[in-house]
Order: sequence, then C-alpha cells, then structure tokens
Amino acid sequence: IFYQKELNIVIVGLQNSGKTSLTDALTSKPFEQDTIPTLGMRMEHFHLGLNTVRVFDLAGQDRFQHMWKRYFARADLLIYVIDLSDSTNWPQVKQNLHQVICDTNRDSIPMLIVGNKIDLLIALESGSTISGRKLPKKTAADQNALEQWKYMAPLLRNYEYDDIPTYSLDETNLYVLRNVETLSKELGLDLKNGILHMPESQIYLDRDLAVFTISCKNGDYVRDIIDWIVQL
Ligand SMILES: Nc1nc2c(ncn2[C@@H]2O[C@H](COP(=O)(O)OP(=O)(O)OP(=O)(O)O)[C@@H](O)[C@H]2O)c(=O)[nH]1
Ligand SMILES: [Mg+2]
Repeated sequence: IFYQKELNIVIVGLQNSGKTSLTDALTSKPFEQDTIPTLGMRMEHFHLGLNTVRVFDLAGQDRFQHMWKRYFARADLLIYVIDLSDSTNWPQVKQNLHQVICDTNRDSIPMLIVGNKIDLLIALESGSTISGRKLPKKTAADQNALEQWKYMAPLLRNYEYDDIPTYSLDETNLYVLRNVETLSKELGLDLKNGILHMPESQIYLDRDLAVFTISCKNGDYVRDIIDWIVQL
C-alpha cells in the first residue's frame, strides 16, 4: 500500500478511548486534555514521504457506531483504539473489537490495535490511583517483572499464546496491559498463529495485524505506529 499516492486510515474504538487524540498526534497537533466528543466523523491529513495520508477519525459513542461500516470499505488501514485505564469497560471493549475484526476480516484490511493511555497505568504502578485510593507498594519481585514488561515490538520473540498468563483485571493490576503480549492474550488474539479466540468460536486472521501500547498524552510510542505504517 505504500506505493499508493493516498492512504486512508480509519480509526474506530469506543467513546473516550482517544481516537481524536491519536489523530492529533499523527498530524502533529498538541495533546488536549479537554476534547469534545466527535460527532459523526472528522477527516485530517498528514504526509508520509511522498504520500498523503487521510485519517478518518470516527465517533465512538454508541449512537454513531452503525456508521463505522461505511468507512471500512475504503480503509487501507484500520486502527482500533482502546482506553487501557478503564477496567469497567473491558468486556464491552472486547466484544466491540471482536465485532470489528469479524466485520473486516474477509477484506483482509491491515489492522493496528492500539492500547492507549499507558501514562495512567504508570501512575497506578507508582502507588497513586485514578480514583485516589492508595495501593500497596511494589515489591522487588514486582519491580523485576515490570522490567520485563517494557514495550515490545510487534514481532514478539518467543511468543506463545498459550503460555501467557491471564489476569482477573481490576484497577489494581491494570498495568499488566502495558505489555503487548498480555494485552493480546486478554483480547483473545493469538498474534503468532493469527487466530482470534472469542467466547463461542474462533476465526483465522487473514490480514496484517499488530498490537501497540501508547500514550497520546506523552507521545510515547506514537512514532512506532508511524514506523509500522511505513513498513506495511
Ligand atoms: N491521560 C491520558 N488521557 C488521554 C490520552 N489520550 C486521550 N486522553 C483523554 O481522553 C479523553 C478522550 O479523548 P478523545 O481523543 O476525545 O477520545 P475519542 O475516542 O475521540 O472520543 P469520541 O470522539 O467521543 O469517540 C480526553 O479527555 C483526552 O484528553 C492519553 O494517552 N492519556
Ligand atoms: Mg473523537
């Protein structure tokens, strides 16, 4: 797709996940703390070498989700954004993501799954919480584990889906989702074998697919997304 003159990126995900913030980051606009929920769709441009990239930033509110399908048809790349800091939303996130994957799998549209707001997960690790409740201090063993949970490239070494531990997610252990392997497991995505595990069934993923964790607020790993798009 890099030989094309124009590349269409369609960004979806539940409301408040950070789609508009990611669009701003990709188009070199500053981060905004107080955004307005998107109504319908917003289109932005940026340049990648000689190519023009069009970003379709769709609205995530329930009442707009029926519009997403219309944009899938013209997508060269689909980005699904997840707010990793909201554990209460998790079952809904999974269901919604699975639906989007199923809706677009036949057309083999390359897909990037982006876990956003890792800056809030870091805040959780260091003992403060979003809700203000104090968490127990980290032990040395926790610290070692965290070292291994640094960001990993999508080409994961020694990736074995069945060996990745699962968690009962709540606000005290959400930070495990910063790890791309753990996130893929929680989402039911076997990245090595290209299988999506859903509660009742499984499907083969016939497409390029990667998982990243980022912070639109700090700009962490946004560059990696651009690099991934370039190598597609
Ligand atoms: N801490 C933190 N907040 C973020 C980050 N990314 C986005 N936000 C905040 O999350 C809120 C929602 O961001 P938006 O980008 O508007 O979310 P959206 O997915 O476009 O929402 P809809 O348009 O309603 O679907 C805003 O208050 C942002 O400032 C991040 O990486 N870290
Ligand atoms: Mg928006």
